[in-house]
Amino acid sequence: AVSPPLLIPVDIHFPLYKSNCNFKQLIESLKEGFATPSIQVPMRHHHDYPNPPEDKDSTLLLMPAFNPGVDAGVKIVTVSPNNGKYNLPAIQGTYIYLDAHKGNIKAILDAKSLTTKRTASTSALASSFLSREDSSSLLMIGTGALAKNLIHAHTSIRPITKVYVWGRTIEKAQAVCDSLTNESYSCTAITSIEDKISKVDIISCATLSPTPLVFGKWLKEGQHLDLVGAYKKDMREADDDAIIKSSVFLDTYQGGLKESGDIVIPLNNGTLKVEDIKADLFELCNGAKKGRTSEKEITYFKSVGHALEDLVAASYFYNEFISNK
Ligand SMILES: NC(=O)C1=CN([C@@H]2O[C@H](COP(=O)(O)OP(=O)(O)OC[C@H]3O[C@@H](n4cnc5c(N)ncnc54)[C@H](O)[C@@H]3O)[C@@H](O)[C@H]2O)C=CC1
Ligand SMILES: O=C(O)C1=NCCCC1
Repeated sequence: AVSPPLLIPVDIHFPLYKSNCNFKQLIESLKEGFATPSIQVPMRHHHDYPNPPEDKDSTLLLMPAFNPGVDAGVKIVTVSPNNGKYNLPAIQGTYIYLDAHKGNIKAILDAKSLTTKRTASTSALASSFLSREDSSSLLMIGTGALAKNLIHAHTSIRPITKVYVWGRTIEKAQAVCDSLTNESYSCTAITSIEDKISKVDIISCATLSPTPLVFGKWLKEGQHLDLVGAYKKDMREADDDAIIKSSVFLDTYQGGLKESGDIVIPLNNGTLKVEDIKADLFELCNGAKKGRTSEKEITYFKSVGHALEDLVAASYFYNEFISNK
């Protein structure tokens, strides 16, 4: 009898992500993933639940995806919005990466790192269709786990020479800048969003703010707005005026139309109609729809996250790990 191979799942944790992430390659893999019709993604479970020791609900997300005959996976993540006070990122969780043929577990991945890398790369993928090609400045709003990754991802696809970082404390904004050494751009911590926002080409916002930090009255022709936070219907990072002035794009219609106040609130109050939304990443990546169509257009991209991104990124990091072993 032939004994079955010993299948020991690989454990992919933080240091492996750090040394193995080439954002340009991951962005390209995501682009191919969004244009691969065989990948199937059921609607994710999004459960808000009380967190009695805190004054805010937490959220549990269960996110499966499968590419028949190839691979499959499921992410289990929680969002605990008060984690900042314990010096922890809001997002915690794990990813189980599977062989779709025999069903064995190929890897267990730390989902905090997986999520930051794939979310930042997804924003940059969107920016590759939506920001002006000559974009040379970026304002990063937020100083959490995503901030540094978003800066790396955005600067990998546009000729950015100036980065500005805003956080609720200047110390945290400065800490993000201090962690970016030997880069081809300057990084400056700032104390006022209003003072800088009208002067940059790309604005990326990744916070837990329940109310807008970006106001349409500040936006200027040609800018690209990347909204990453606001993962619940009662949260938003930009106001109605931002929607009115912009061409609106989503990561996916599946989650984007349902989960975030940045889209749900303007849909409910009549500021936005579903038919006004220009495209999602499936349509941009398979060429069915166009991204930016003029130098003057303001583009508004809202992501809530999608399990296809996790599956593609898990495959990317698994292959990096195996080939560098
Ligand atoms: N669209 C997507 O695919 C994903 C979205 N997210 C969301 O992105 C956001 C940022 O994620 P991480 O950086 O991982 O979180 P984190 O917990 O590491 O950092 C949160 C950041 O938000 C700031 N913040 C909290 N309350 C704020 C307020 N009222 N006003 C301004 N800033 C505030 C904190 O100071 C910190 O800079 C979260 O809302 C998270 O749920 C996270 C992963 C994927
Ligand atoms: O992993 C994702 O996708 C998430 N989306 C929204 C909030 C936290 C994680």
